Amino acid sequence: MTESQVFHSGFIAIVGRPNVGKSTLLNHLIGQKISITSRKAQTTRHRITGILTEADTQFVFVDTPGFQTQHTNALNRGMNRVVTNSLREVNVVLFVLEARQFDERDQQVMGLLPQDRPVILVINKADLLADKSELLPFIEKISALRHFAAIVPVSARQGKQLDTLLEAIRPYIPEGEHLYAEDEITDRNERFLAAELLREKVFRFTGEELPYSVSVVIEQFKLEGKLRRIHAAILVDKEAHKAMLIGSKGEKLKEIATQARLDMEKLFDGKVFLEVFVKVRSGWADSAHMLKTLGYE
Ligand SMILES: Nc1nc2c(ncn2[C@@H]2O[C@H](COP(=O)(O)OP(=O)(O)OP(=O)(O)O)[C@@H](O)[C@H]2O)c(=O)[nH]1
Repeated sequence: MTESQVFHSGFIAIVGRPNVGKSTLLNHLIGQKISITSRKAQTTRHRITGILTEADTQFVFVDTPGFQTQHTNALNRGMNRVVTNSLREVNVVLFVLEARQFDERDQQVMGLLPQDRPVILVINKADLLADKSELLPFIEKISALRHFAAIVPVSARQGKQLDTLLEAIRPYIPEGEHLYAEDEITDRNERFLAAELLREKVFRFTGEELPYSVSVVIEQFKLEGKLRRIHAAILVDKEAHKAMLIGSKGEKLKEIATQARLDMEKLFDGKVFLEVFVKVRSGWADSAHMLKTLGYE
């Protein structure tokens, strides 16, 4: 790499109703190249689900909280604001549909798409069509509903047209240093992912009641055979926030911890023993040790 080389890196959200093939798409896009490392201070609040680094471009795929259409009753105004905020940090949104399918859940997700971000329509499961020309009326129908920066039919499962999709994304990835190194997943990275998963659940289960100053610290991360033993602390500023997180009879914290643990087990593909504490911090920002633990060294 020469000094004059120009780097690009950016965040991409993949959204769509359940079962359209988002996970399959992500897995095939990043292939074996997943590489997640310690974060830098400017990192997003999103859960990073995969990173693809190709020559001078780094594609960072993120999960976007709030697009769970199965929890429609929670989609009130506050929820919509969370969604909008969460999309503020991404450069491109991939809106995934299933070929020839467009139901009210798809419509609902579509209604949450940002107007001020390029949205690429990804029509997945194209392999299910015997005749590809069947796509044309479908594309016509959907593109009449809003503007798309590009429309790309793919088969995530068969890995078809994914290069075309990356080419469609590329123009929207801004110039900038790579945010992550190109190394493999390590324990340290799993620590980071564990913290992100827990933090995501804190926000999901407390909505906007809790201020964004809440942070999560992984105090212990031990690998015992296939078991990961994790002690995490949720740091809050006030006693009132602590009570809010713990909930009546500890129910809320229990739910947060259970959901986080299930996500961790899925991601790490192994059993997780998770203990979560809520702590009221005091003067933590002055503590060099704490800053280091948070990854801001
Ligand atoms: N035929 C076909 N099936 C696909 C394709 N992509 C995904 N699928 C299947 O569709 C189903 C759902 O795929 P997922 O990747 O789990 O979908 P998702 O959108 O991540 O689902 P949620 O996690 O529920 O939001 C799985 O059975 C996949 O194998 C494709 O390109 N073609």
